[in-house]
Amino acid sequence: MKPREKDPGLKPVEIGLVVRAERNEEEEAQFRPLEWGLIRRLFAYTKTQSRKRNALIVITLVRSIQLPALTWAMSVIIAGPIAHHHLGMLPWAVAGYGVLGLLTDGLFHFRQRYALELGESVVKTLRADIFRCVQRMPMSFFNRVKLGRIISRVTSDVESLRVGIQDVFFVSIVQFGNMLFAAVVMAWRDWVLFLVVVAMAPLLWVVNRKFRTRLSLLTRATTESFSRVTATLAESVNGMRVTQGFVRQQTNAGLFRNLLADHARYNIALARTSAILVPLLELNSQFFIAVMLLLGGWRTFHGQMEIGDLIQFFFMANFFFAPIATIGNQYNQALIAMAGAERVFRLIDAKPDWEDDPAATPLPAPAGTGMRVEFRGVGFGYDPTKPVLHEVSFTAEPGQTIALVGHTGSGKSSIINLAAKFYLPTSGQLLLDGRDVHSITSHSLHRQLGMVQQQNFLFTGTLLENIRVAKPDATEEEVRDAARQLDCLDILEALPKGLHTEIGERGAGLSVGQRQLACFTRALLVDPRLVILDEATSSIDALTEARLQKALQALLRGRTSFVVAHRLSTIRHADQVLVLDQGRLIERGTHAELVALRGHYAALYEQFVQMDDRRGGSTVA
Ligand SMILES: Nc1ncnc2c1ncn2[C@@H]1O[C@H](COP(=O)(O)OP(=O)(O)OP(=O)(O)O)[C@@H](O)[C@H]1O
Repeated sequence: MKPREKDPGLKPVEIGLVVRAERNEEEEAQFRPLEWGLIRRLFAYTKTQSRKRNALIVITLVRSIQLPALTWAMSVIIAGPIAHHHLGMLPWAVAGYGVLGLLTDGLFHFRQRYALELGESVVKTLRADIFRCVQRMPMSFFNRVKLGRIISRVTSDVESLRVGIQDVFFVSIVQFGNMLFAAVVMAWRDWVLFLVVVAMAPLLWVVNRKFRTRLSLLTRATTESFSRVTATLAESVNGMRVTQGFVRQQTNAGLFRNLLADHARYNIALARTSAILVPLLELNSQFFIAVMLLLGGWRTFHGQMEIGDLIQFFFMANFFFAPIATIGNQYNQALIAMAGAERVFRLIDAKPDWEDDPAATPLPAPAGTGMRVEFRGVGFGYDPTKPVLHEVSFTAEPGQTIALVGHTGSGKSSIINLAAKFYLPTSGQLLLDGRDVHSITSHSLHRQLGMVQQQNFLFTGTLLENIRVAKPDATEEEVRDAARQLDCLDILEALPKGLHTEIGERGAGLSVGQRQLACFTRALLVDPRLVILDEATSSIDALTEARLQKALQALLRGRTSFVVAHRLSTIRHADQVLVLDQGRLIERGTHAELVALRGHYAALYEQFVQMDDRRGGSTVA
């Protein structure tokens, strides 16, 4: 790779980021040798279409000899009835040729159609399999695997498999058939000249392979550099507020220019390589024709070959040489498909870091009761060698609200991640309603869980559809009822089309407060026994704030709840406040008890109050 053009607006660290991103992508092998196991597994995906697949194989075999047979028939007509002036024979011969042509093209239609349908069916199943596999992964998987990787499995890798299924196998059969037919006719007509042709073939193969490999590498680099351009564009538009707020326009424009320059460089290299290969292949065949003209002419002059045979020989030679380039290309595609298949199947076969214990049973959900949650000396690390929680012990009695307080990175989210069984403790014991978390099925627990995150995630769709995500079979009246219980129905109905208002990407079109209330309603709809809430830090106007607090109290009433609290009013209402510092539980009690203790929390509280006074609000973090 040539050294990157440096843009004056780009800091070294940013150039580094781009280069690192490229390296990561380049780590993925583009080619992989043909592997019988992978091929067999891939073809197993055509099982549901086995009749079509078998018909396709038969059609392909027939077609593989039809094309050279047509050309051979043409050369026979020229060398026979035409050369020997058999006028009576000519119309019959041409009619036969026409019927063969009709059959050939009729079969071509089915060969194309069936191959595309077969490829599409495999691609559809593979994509659905990948999605299913990704969905069953625990959260640790998503920390480790980049979104871009998952997307490229579903897009470019599966596409390379489509080419493998619908083209490589069938095109290669046709091409081999052409070669074989041509070889038989050529050897039959003049075996000496045929041996010369066979001796020239490897040269064509080597030239072709060398350039095809380079072309494939460049094509991939071009596609990847373009996806970097589109990804950066999308991110820049999404983050425009930050860009303008921090006056980063010039820096970002520089970064973008660099990505464009990269993409242009790969495109030009691709065009140059292609511009060498195509003329070179053409030159090769002209060179071969020259050699054959010379030798064929020599043999004809010396009476070792008929002129009619020489004509047939030339027609057939084309069917012998053309497949060499095509098969070379298909071979390349096959190696790319192998690399794609290996990655796709690796993802499909990936074992989750952990799964529910086979002996796990559902957690009963007695109506109208909160869940009892007990942490007994719990230790945890996202990476087991780097613990982020140490010996955490506390009990949340049914119906209690637990406020989690602490500096950033102190472990608040980690505690709620464990309580929701998104991760498992590394040591100690976590009990839900007195049962070890390992013995409970994740599904049954999640059904009893109402989650409201700080960055509330809303899907594109109507507000009603978004609220129903929690309970797809809920009627509109049930949704209204939930909103009514939170005393926020009027706010949601005041939207342009009420509950049927379309929500843009990530909840665009709703204010922060409206988004929160929609998420509270979504959580309440499942009548959860355990509520997990990461309170929003963004400040909202006092009136909405009051409505939110009221809705929150209604949501938490009678349920056990964990709140990563950022608002003083929430902490004051909590039954227990847990103060965390560097993954350790350092203080515990009610707000009043902790203030009286004059310890860590009291100091934090002093800061909150001062901040609150300055802000005139009740936000604490
Ligand atoms: N997905 C993750 N993978 C690896 N480490 C993580 C992950 N999430 C958090 N951590 C680390 O775990 C520690 C505790 O993080 P946690 O998110 O629990 O803190 P927090 O108190 O919720 O912080 P904040 O208030 O900023 O959200 C931090 O050191 C953090 O860097």
